[in-house]
Amino acid sequence: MGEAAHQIVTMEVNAHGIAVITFLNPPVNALNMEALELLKGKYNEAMERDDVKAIVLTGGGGKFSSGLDISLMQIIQKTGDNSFLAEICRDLNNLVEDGQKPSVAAIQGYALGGGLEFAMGCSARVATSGTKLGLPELTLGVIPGFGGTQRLPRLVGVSKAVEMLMTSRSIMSEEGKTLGLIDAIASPEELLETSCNLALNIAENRKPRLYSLSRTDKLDSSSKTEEILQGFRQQAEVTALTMPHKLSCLDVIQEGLTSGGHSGILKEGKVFKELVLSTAAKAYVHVFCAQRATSQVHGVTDAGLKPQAIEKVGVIGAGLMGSGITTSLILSNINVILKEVNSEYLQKGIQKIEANLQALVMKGKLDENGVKRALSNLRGVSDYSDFRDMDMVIEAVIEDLSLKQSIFEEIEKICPPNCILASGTSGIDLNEIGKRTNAQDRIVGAHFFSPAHIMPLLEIVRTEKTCTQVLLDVMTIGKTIKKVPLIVGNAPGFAVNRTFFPYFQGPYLLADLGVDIFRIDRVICAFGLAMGPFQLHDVTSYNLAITFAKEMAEAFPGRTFQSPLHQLMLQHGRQGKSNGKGYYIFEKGSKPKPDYSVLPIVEESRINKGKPISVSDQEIVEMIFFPVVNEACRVIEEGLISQASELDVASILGMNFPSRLGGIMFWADTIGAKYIYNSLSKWSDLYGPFFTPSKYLEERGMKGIPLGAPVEA
Ligand SMILES: C[C@H](O)CC(=O)SCCNC(=O)CCNC(=O)[C@H](O)C(C)(C)COP(=O)(O)OP(=O)(O)OC[C@H]1O[C@@H](n2cnc3c(N)ncnc32)[C@H](O)[C@@H]1OP(=O)(O)O
Repeated sequence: MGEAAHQIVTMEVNAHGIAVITFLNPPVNALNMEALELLKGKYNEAMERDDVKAIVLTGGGGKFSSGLDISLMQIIQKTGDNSFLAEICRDLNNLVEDGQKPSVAAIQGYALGGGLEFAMGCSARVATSGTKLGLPELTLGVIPGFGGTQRLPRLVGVSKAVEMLMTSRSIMSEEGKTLGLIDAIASPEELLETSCNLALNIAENRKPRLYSLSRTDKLDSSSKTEEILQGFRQQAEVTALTMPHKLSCLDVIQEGLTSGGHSGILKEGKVFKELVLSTAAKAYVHVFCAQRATSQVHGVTDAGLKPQAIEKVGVIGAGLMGSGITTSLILSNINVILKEVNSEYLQKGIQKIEANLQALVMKGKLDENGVKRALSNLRGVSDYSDFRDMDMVIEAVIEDLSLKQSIFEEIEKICPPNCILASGTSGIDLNEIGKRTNAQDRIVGAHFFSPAHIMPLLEIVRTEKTCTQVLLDVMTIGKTIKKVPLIVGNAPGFAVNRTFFPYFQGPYLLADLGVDIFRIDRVICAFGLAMGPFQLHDVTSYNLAITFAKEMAEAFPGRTFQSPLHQLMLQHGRQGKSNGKGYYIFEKGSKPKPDYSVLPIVEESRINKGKPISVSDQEIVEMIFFPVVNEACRVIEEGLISQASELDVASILGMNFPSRLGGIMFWADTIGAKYIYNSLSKWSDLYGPFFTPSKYLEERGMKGIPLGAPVEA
């Protein structure tokens, strides 16, 4: 063991014989193999030492633990071997719960997943107020694997435990105290002292030593338990197709409740082992790791630069995007000067921001104090005089090149010479936007997805001239406002809209071939997207869709499909949700319903007047998403992103592609490049160049190289 390894877990024995074992693995005290081995080593030492009566287990750096290091799960998935993990976890749990000396967990910040599971193995738990406690394993496609399915029901009762497990929602320590998960709340200063006193009282029999796995005081009668589990089972069956592991989790809980905790632990281990190797878990873990990887950008985060403080941001334009971007910024305590052309537009923008904040209050994500705090960071203006000391400006006006050019020309003169000049454009060439300035090195794209205060993706667009410091600073502010920043190249549609433009055309091509539009939407929803493409266009804007289709057709003339349908809809007085008339009927208080009176317009729009083609639901999915995979291949080949997994993250966060499928490229690799290539070739012959496979896809398909493998391969 190296020197650094020793620093992860430390042990200090106090004058009363309490060994405080502190575990430190920044940033979140995740449990990797080394940490688990070291914990086991310290525990064994504490058990053997005569001067130790009891143990207090705690985390360093103000937090307990975020649970198992998720990258360890990826290693297990690659090797297929999880025996080493099962072994160490069994040994540690035995030491913590059944060792000859009692343990108390001293919890601060959060105890999640495996972290909470070890805490639950202790005889008692002390936490600081506001500490987060939860078992979020189901979001990773697995169930808890360190005894959580067995101990949580015994500590908080079956109903609450199953609710926490099924929803993956955490609770705060205050609620944990009421439920019995936490024995005492202490201030951060007194956490260790309170925990040590409790441990001593248990060791000296002034308090009973409790063994979580054998406790029954919180359990209901077997008939009541059965009733509770049955209720959750019915709910889980509804999502069984996408979340089958919910049912597995209920089986494991039931095993422990009917045959005893130890039997439940054995079943938990077996099911965890199977699930961790499932395609869904591989997908979820891939997404987690891919998202983590976006924070390391070669040439930017490793360039030896330090992020500069961005405290004041000017936002130009208070429309839908500008107000959403401003909402995100002020919620993260960044001062914003919001500029509009006149006070009427400005007031409208501020009202939108207030409405955005109130919507968060309605959802329970913000309180009125939070609203006040956020609004205190905002000031509206109708000229640039207050832009003289901005750290960053984000232009968010309509997609009009000459307007943007004149704005950049003007702000270059007013803002300080190191101010970042960002455009929120969703596709206009940034070199053109900055053409009339001498500040090309400070010009960058900050493409937010609508609604900007909710969608977590931020596409940061670099030109050949954008300097590294600017990229690092925009990445940093992106993280501050809780976005996942992705650095991409400056090309039509950038990386995300470019990859997904076929998604906005394929469904229309299918409609043109006679496939029912409502069936297409139903199939896409069943595949896992929140809404189908036609409903999506109802709630966004036909005009935006028409402009975007035109831009893509100009940039990639050989492979786009431009449907006249949106234009026809507008001609028939249908503008989608905005005027209540689209493909769907929008009525307050009820779900949108298909408006079958639109079908003659769809028929009128068909260029191909032939007999409707016959396709299966699977073919609909493939004919819509394979062209997206195809375009993604071109984006990778052209170097607009640095690795395929970035498009997985982008597809999930920017386009709502189902995360259980791991993102667009991960999903494609589960199908196989060769199959996708062959299908596209066939459709290209039948239905035209929209489907023509790219060279990159062909090559990978023929050579059997996964689409997600690095380009060098
Ligand atoms: C066998 C067991 O039952 C199985 C398990 O325990 S599975 C693990 C279950 N635990 C989880 O799912 C926890 C996931 N993490 C979180 O919810 C949040 O990260 C947190 C609440 C712990 C901290 O949030 P916050 O302070 O905002 O920090 P956040 O930015 O999210 O995380 C910091 C870094 O730690 C990483 N991280 C967080 N949890 C991690 C984990 N369990 N393993 C590995 N890395 C983790 C994040 O990806 C991020 O990486 P980056 O800096 O490279 O982008």
